[in-house]
Amino acid sequence: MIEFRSVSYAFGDVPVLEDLSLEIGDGEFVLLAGANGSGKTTLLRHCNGLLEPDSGTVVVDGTPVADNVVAARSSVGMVFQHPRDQFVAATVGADVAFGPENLGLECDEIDRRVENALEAVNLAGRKAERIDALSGGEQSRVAIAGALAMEPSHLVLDEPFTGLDDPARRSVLERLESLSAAGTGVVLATHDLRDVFSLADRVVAMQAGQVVVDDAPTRALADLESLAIRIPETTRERC
Ligand SMILES: Nc1ncnc2c1ncn2[C@@H]1O[C@H](COP(=O)(O)OP(=O)(O)OP(=O)(O)O)[C@@H](O)[C@H]1O
Repeated sequence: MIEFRSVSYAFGDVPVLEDLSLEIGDGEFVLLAGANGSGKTTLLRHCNGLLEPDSGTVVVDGTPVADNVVAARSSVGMVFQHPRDQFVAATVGADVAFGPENLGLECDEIDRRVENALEAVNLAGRKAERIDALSGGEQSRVAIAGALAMEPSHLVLDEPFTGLDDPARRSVLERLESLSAAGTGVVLATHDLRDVFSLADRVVAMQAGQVVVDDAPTRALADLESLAIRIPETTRERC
């Protein structure tokens, strides 16, 4: 479980998170919505100690992140919107294998994880390709594969679909859905609610650094509209 306990955070003297409390259970699929600047990225960066609260505590699987950042980083896989700076190896396969290798896993297990993760992002068979020769969308998919290959207990994704084509987006969503069904907590921040809305167990919406909606997707619809968060028509029909 990831718990935010009365977390406040300011950039300089600009408050961004204000006394925010939130719990994300194991296996829950949470859609994190909110207007630009509402604090989503800032919230997510607290999940593995990239940012530390000014007050309050973030707790991952029972341990405050501040007490054991290394444990939080192995429990919470993070995918950011612009992955270009996150790559540590030259080729697709080496980069995706890097995390599992650092866990000290057997070679067979590393290979299994790399194959699975690349398949989930529609990059099966492309291990040998150089990352710097890939398109932006393909690089995003490598970054997602890297997080999947760690098989963390929680996955936190911040606008991961930027630049992904529809088949790749669908494939990643399907993998997230099955991981969540198998017990991985998924927190997905996105403005593109297509399909995600109907997959999520819960919708959390932020406004000015606070959680203003926290409900099942069907019940959250009216509140989201009052925040001018646009729900695609096809999604509304399914709900
Ligand atoms: N490094 C920073 N330095 C100063 N202010 C920042 C910094 N990062 C974010 N902010 C400010 O914090 C507020 C929240 O930003 P944040 O990126 O968390 O919002 P968001 O909900 O993720 O937005 P978006 O939907 O545009 O990605 C914004 O007002 C932003 O300008």
